[in-house]
Order: sequence, then C-alpha cells, then structure tokens
Amino acid sequence: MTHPLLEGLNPEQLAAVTLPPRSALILAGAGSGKTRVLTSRIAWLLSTGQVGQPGILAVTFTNKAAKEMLTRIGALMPINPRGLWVGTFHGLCNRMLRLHHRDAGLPEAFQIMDSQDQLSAIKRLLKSLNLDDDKFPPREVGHYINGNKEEGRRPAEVEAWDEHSRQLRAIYEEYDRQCRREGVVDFAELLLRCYELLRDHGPLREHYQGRFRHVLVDEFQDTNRLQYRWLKLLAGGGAAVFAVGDDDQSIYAFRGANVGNMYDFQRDFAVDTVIRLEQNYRSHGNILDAANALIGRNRSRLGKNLWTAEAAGEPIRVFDAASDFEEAHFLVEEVRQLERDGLPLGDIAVLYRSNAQSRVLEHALFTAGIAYRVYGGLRFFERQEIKHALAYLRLITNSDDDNALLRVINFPTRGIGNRTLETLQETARVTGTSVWQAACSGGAGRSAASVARFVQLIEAMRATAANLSLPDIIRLVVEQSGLLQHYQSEKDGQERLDNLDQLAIAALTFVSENDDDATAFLAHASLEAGDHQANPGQAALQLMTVHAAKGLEFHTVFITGLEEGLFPHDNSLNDPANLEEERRLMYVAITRARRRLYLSLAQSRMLHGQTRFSLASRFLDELPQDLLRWLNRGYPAVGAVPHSSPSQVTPASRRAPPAESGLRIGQTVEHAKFGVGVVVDYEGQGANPNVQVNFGAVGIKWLALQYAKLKLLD
Ligand SMILES: Nc1ncnc2c1ncn2[C@@H]1O[C@H](COP(=O)(O)OP(=O)(O)OP(=O)(O)O)[C@@H](O)[C@H]1O
Ligand SMILES: [Mg+2]
Repeated sequence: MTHPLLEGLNPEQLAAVTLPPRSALILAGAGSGKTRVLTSRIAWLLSTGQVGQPGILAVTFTNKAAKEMLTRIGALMPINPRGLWVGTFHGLCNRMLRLHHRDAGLPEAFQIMDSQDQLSAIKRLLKSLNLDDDKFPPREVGHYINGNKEEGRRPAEVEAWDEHSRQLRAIYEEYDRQCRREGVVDFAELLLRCYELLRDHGPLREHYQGRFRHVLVDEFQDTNRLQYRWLKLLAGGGAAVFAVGDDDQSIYAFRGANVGNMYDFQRDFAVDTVIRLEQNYRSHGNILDAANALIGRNRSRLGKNLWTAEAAGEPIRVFDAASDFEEAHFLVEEVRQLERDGLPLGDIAVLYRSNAQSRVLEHALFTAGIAYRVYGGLRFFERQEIKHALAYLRLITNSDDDNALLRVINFPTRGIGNRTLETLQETARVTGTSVWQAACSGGAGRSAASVARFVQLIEAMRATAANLSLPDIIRLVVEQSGLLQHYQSEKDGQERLDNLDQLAIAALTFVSENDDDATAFLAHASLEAGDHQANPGQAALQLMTVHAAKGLEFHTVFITGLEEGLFPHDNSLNDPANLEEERRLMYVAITRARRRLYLSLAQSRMLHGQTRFSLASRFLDELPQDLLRWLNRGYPAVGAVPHSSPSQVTPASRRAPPAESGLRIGQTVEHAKFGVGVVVDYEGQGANPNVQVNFGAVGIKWLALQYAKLKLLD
C-alpha cells in the first residue's frame, strides 16, 4: 500500500520524494511540481523517522513561500513550526546570527537595514566624507558594496586599480565602520556575516553540520555565489542536499545569481542523481505551448521538455491599448467581469516588469473600488509613518542606530535644525561615537535644550517600555513620540493613523506566533514581504512584478506593458545575454497562469514623468500566433459604441457554438444586467463554454454561458 503522503505523485516525483539520503538535483520546468516534491520530501523524511525536525533545513524563495510550506507540512503531520528551520536565506541567517550574535561580533539587538535605510546610510556617509553625489551616486555605491559582499569580499579583499576604485573601496571600508558603530546590518551583510560566522568558528560549524542532515533548497537556479558557499559550509558534514530548480527561470543574474552553481553543485556534492520532471500540472495546453515556444528561442539552456495532460483551454487574450490609461481601464473591466463570473479576486494576478507601472493600474483599481494588494512595491513596513514609528522602537532597543535617530529626532518637529544635526554628526564622527551619544553629551548649540528633551523622551519611553508587551510599546511610542498628534492634525493623516493601528495589530499577531520581543519584531519588519498590505483574509487582486511572482500560480494572469523597452527592458535590447534573461522572465510570467492568460500593451505610456511611445514587445511576435486572440486590433476600444457589424468584430478563427445552446454568432440576446447585445464570438468546449457579446455602449463582454442566463431574442 502506498503511503498517503505519496499518493498522486507521478513516478519521477515519487522517485525524487523517496530518494535515499544523498545529494540530488531536481531539474525541471515550471509547474512540474518541484516545490510540491520538496515539501512532500520533508514530510516523508519526518514521517518515516529518517530525520527529526531539528535535522531539517529548507530554503525557500520568499517568506510567503516559507509560511506556505510550513502550512502544507503542518497539514500532513503535526509539527512545531518554530522547531523547523524553514525560511529564506536572509531569514535563516538572521536566525543564526541572533543565536550567536557574540561570536558574529554583533550587538544583541542588532538591527537590519532594508534597502531604503541602506541608501540613506550611504548618503549620510558620503556627506560626512564630503564626497560628491555626482561622482559617487549613492545607488551605485550601494550596488558596489552589495556586489562585493555577495562575492564574499570585505574591503581588504577588493581590488582597486585606479583613483576612483580606490576611493570606492575606501567608502566601502568607511561604510562598514559606520554599520558596526551603529549596530546595523544590511541584507547582504546578513549573509556574509553568517557565512563568516560558520567559516571562522569551528565548533559552531561542526555543531550545525552535525545537526542539519537534510538541506533542501527551492529555486536553486537563483542562488548567488555567497549563498552557495554558505550552503556548502553548512552541508559540509555530509548532509544530503536536495536542490530543485529550473535554469529557464533564472532571473536574478543581475543580482549575482549564478546558474553555474548548478554545475558546481553536481561536482562539489558528487551528485549522481539528476531527476527531471516533465509533466506540467499547472497550466492548460495553450499557455504551456506559448511558454515552451518562447523559451525555445533562448540558446543557453540545459534543455527540457514539458507537456501537460490538460486540454488546450482558452486562447491567450491580447489587448492593444492606445494608452496606459486605456490598458488600466481594460483591466478593470475584465476583472469586474471575472468577478461576476464567480472567480475570487485572490485568484487573479496582475504582473508588470517594473514597479513604476503599478501607479496607473492602482489608481484605476482604487477608483473602481476593486480590492487589490501590491506585493513587493512600497511594502507596508516601508511606509513613512510606519518607518517613523519603527525608528522610535529601534532607538529604544538600540540608541546607537544613527539612521533611526536622524529619521525622528526632528519628526514631529522639535525645533532641531539642520545646523544642529550637522554639529551632532560631526561630533560623533570626530569622537568615533554614535549621534545618540553626541546628543547625550549636550553642547549642541542653540537647540541644546530641544536635543536634551529628545534624549529624555527616548529614555522615558525606554523605561516605560520595559514593563509592557510589544503591542503596547507600539501604542506608547505612537502616542508619546507625538506621531499621533502630528497625524491627527494633518489633513490626510487618517490613513496613516489607520496604518499605525495596523502596526499594533501586526505586532499582536507577531507576538502570538513568535516571541514578545521588540528586536525580533524589528527584524521581521525588515525581512517581511508585505503580507500586511491588505486586511488578511480579505480577497484582493494580486499586483506584483514578475520577479515577485516566481513560484506562485493563479487561475488568471494579466501580463501588462508588453512593449519594447519596457518588457524586454531597455537595457537588454543590445545585449543578447540580458535579452535571454528578459525572455526567461517572460517565461516565468506566462507560466504563472493556470487557466487564463491576458497580455496587454499600451502604445503610449507615462513613465518617470515622460510620455513614451513604444512598439509592441518582440515577445508577442515570438509566441505562436494561432494561440493568440487579439481582442481589439482594429476594433473599437472597450466601452466605446461599436460602429461595426458583428461579423467585422468576429475573428476568423472562431468556432461554432454547440447546437444545443441554441446560440449562433450574430444571435441577438438579452442579459439581465447588460441589456440587449449580439453574440460575436464563442470559445471553449465541454461544461464551461464562454460567449462574447457586444452590448453596444456597455461594451464587449465575455460571459460564461453557464451563468450568464442569456435570453435568445431572435
Ligand atoms: N502529481 C501531481 N498531481 C496533481 N497536481 C500536481 C502534481 N504535482 C504538482 N501538482 C500541482 O501542480 C502545480 C505546480 O506545482 P509546483 O508549484 O510544485 O511546481 P513548480 O515546479 O515548483 O513550479 P515553479 O517552477 O513555477 O516553481 C501545483 O498546483 C501543484 O499542486
Ligand atoms: Mg516552485
């Protein structure tokens, strides 16, 4: 009898899940069940007693994926979610560094800087070094620092060959010093520090090597050099590494991810088992055919086949809009229609290549009253009011955090001017202390009294906070810092106050699931991928970049902005390697869809303050044209009064409706809500056919025949 955990797996999946404990690579295309196999393997290893919960370490791509994995394992067997090491590289490194902060040379309450914090820390540093922003653009300095860290290089190991690169190296060195002084780490540092911790502390390394017998890694194609070296150290005691990945979905080369790790892995871990999964369980045939045809144009591939037992399904719908506003309008109309057809909003995703595209879409959705949630955009914890409140919380836990101090020392305004702040920073620099310590030692010129009051305020909050639970500390901070009063008096402050309430609720949830510990909560806030965006449980349309959609799946997917220069991105147009990465990105986007896929483009678009006019993306040409249905090429825009007769609107490729429905193209019908219209197209077979009806001024709609209850009028 098969074990219930193994039911429904195909033979290759089964082989992968039940492999003997040695390292293996599962190399397979999108939707072939890699993540499912990885999750099942954990459950299998645990339930057959091959390893206990402490012996497992699993790396996922996002916090959301980690949570889902724990839920899925939890559904299969009782687990202690805190006992299992399942998380992102950053999350796991954070966990290890908290446990061994002393060995890692970090203060107990070390704080994590997100990319915004890092950028302001760099700006501050450049200013204190009197360096010109033009010569050293802060963003580029950030890339330089992160790039080096991701290659495992400390300043001393960085090569410099001319004046400029020597200066950059010096900035990196100074930046490191500043971070150490303030007790903060950036994202790249989390990894590098954890790697060094294991590398330099033999007994600790041996402890973890002995403990983690099974290391499982999802989305292995996107690990960077340093992550790979970290894995190698951790698994160095003979752990079985189970890596699953898809070279066709490698989309982080620009951040140092390295498909070469797949080859190195096979060599370094003497991998003799490579399992390929070829059946796709996610998408209907047309979607998969489109994805396969597209990725087939890339040259550098390991190569694999993907097939599905599912039906061909619907054609891929393409909408060619005159402007980004029309594109957004189209989106709103379609989403409303899908909702009316009974599709939950949460099962629809809207994808875009770059974050800047979301503004127009969000505006249209907001105006239309459609609930939506943005992943990976401005995340909840990155909003101004939230960052302010957290900065106070940071100061209470670690007053040497200069970023936090400078953010709120004069917010709400306390009459502490720039001149004073500069003096304080200068004192701190000269004496090698934090700005907080400079502030405590007084002597800050004209605003000395205000600075002293600020110091007292923080001290007083710290004293009170010592006896409070985390959610209460947050309420205390919001009230006593003056943020509450400030936003109450601000015209548009209500939304910010609501968000601050949400912060207390987020803290409450955090405490119930984890520890009542401010430092842990702050780390969570820095690493969190914005799960608090909309009210949990509330159904919402999912908006995200294609990068953020990796590993996810939705019934319906809209890929927007299919224009040359946007997707594929400008900076890939003259570089074949980058163009291949863009194509992989498009492959990822297409393969998120289970049943229905929309592609849209806008001939003109406002981006970064400029109107740009673009040609259709080459990716549209690269898809098999017989799989596409152009919804409006040469036809009136959605919502406009149709000038054309139904036969003109009907694409040549239509099929005839089944006779039993009594419908035919050109048939006049009546719908309870939309009124009278003419059937212009038809698609789908079996139980759920759809008809397209032109309702004149109301627009052209696709309706599920089953639900539409159309009355035949002629
Ligand atoms: N043997 C199976 N029978 C039925 N459904 C399956 C089977 N294997 C996987 N699935 C389903 O197929 C879908 C895709 O699986 P999964 O997300 O694990 O694929 P993946 O290879 O990780 O995809 P991606 O490359 O996008 O990360 C999921 O809904 C999963 O539940
Ligand atoms: Mg997956």
